[in-house]
Amino acid sequence: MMATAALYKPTVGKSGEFIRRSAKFRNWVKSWSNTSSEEKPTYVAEKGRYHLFVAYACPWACRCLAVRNMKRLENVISVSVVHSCFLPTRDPAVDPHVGWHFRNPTDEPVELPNGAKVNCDDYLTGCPDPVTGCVCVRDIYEQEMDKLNFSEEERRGVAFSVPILYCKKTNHIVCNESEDIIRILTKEFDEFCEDVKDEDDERGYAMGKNLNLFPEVLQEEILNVNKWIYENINNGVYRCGFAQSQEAYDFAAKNLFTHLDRVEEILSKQRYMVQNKFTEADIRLFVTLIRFDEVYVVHFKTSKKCIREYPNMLNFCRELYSIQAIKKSVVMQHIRDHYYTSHANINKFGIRAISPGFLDILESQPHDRNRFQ
Ligand SMILES: N[C@@H](CCC(=O)N[C@@H](CS)C(=O)NCC(=O)O)C(=O)O
Repeated sequence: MMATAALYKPTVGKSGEFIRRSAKFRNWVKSWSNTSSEEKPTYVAEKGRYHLFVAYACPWACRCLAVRNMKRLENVISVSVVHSCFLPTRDPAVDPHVGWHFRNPTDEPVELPNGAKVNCDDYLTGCPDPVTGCVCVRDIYEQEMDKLNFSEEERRGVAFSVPILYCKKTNHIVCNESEDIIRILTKEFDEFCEDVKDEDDERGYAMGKNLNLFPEVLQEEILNVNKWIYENINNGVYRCGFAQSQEAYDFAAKNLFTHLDRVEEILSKQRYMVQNKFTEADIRLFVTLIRFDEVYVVHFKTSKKCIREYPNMLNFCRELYSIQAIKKSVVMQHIRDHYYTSHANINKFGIRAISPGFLDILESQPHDRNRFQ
């Protein structure tokens, strides 16, 4: 086993509470049709110009993938997929950072500093990354910060996170905030959405340019739902898992389950999180629920209840997972491998807990959400 000082280190506040660092690159891509004649946007929507860097493990990246697939932008926005595990990005004796790396599908299994081994597979898009030539995501950020002459101070605040929306024409990071990326994909690429029909369309789901995940009339309600779902559920599970004091954990866990009960109540009365209309709020909730029973319950100690014990959330997951465009964004092997092996701060030996087979549970029977219109 390799001796190393490299370790995932979440940012925590004074009371031991987990703090997610805010995204530093927040440029927008604009469609010509949404641009007035005086505007000269730096980034204009074009087919083949933009690229996403994602990890299938990461809920924030997967919400972008789900939207890209539903909007039929698979041939418009290309993707690089990283290996599921965090590895040292520099010589651990000098710099202890661990983060996302690129690998080839046929590479030997990755061996982590703690001895855990994790396979490479066909989801991986190669190393060095064909778009940037980088071997790890950190290098994409370092290149960008060099180009923009970031000061030492500015560099310190930057998390080397996925997703990243990248411009292949200018070789710049456009945006590393998934909240913005899903709206960009929803709103600005309609003229490029492919007009392909598949099982999802046949079953009555709007796809491609017919799908508006952030309709104007519902925006206020969507933003309101997003806010409490983010604080208490999406980020809430991390606040449980990375808490460094009993008080911080207790607070996060209590809030998490109060708000899961609130979701269950809403979904007992309507099909989706905002009325009976499928919106971005549903995708944002789904990416956390799908990871919950397989990972968060054990790894993040969100152990009061599983999603499979809540009939409405379970069937909500069944429905979303039955949509092929969303299903393609779920790779459970990457999810399980990532969380259990990448956070040696909370799971020293990288032991992957036995799976409850959540995806099989989802597919074992049809959803009952048609009871709402
Ligand atoms: N604000 C970001 C958060 C993304 C994020 O935290 N991604 C995690 C993976 S789940 C990451 O890449 N973390 C690497 C790190 O912080 O070093 C978004 O929603 O796009």
